[in-house]
Amino acid sequence: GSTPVSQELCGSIVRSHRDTSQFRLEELQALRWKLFSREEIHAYQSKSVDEMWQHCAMRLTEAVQYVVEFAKRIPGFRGLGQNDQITLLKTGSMEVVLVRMSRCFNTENSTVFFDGKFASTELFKSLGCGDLMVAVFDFAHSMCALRLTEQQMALFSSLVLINPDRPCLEDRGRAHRMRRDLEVCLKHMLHRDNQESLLHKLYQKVPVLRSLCSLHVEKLHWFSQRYPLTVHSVFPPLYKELFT
Ligand SMILES: CCS(=O)(=O)c1ccc(CC(=O)Nc2nc(-c3ccccc3)c(C(=O)c3ccccc3CC(C)C)s2)cc1
Repeated sequence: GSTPVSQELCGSIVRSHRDTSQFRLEELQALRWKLFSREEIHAYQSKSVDEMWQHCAMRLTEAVQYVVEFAKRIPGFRGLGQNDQITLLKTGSMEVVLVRMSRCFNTENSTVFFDGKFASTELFKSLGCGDLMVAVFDFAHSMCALRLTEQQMALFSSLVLINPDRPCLEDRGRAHRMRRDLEVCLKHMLHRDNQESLLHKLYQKVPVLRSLCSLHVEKLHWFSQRYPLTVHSVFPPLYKELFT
């Protein structure tokens, strides 16, 4: 059996994920075949670049807010200094959103849940960042292929967030100890699920997440050069705080 620490820790991470997941899996499954009509897709594609970016930034910020809530409920996260909490969220919240997004992805028709229905990459055409869309969809496909349970996703999300290698952490040692306890939990869970091979596959996703996030920041930089006023005046403050 594992030490009581990890059983308790594992349970609280799973509960935190469930309580902060924005949409339950059952809700997303029920909506899986609710697709945008040709007219609705056309309406999105006729939006201006800055209008569509602003729309996505608001949606994404909502998703990030739930991840911030998830982080705050990870035992030990609140024990970190304010600066370290901000540092981990600044670099890790988008990564966790991307991991979570695989729950709302339908691999059969390559669509993602957006604005209440399922959309393919063509809907996002006016964003002007086709390569980011392809990369996000490819990543979602590869995550779906792992068929993670919600419990496994909860533990993986906490490991993505509590990353002691993030730059300018003040108490790196504390983050290391937290990560070690989380790894014990994940290993126990995968052993229990008889899926030890998943551990290696999950760790292989970490560099992919990092490249996806830098691509997102790169595109945001490109966008903010062209539409400085939009970013400055109408983008959500949290989005600017985390990604600019
Ligand atoms: C995440 C928790 S959940 O309960 O599963 C959930 C909860 C809520 C939703 C609804 C939702 O907000 N969907 C969004 N989809 C996309 C998207 C867009 C392009 C391709 C793929 C998904 C959003 C984005 O804005 C996004 C996301 C990742 C990278 C890049 C972007 C666009 C950039 C320009 C900001 S927001 C979906 C799922």
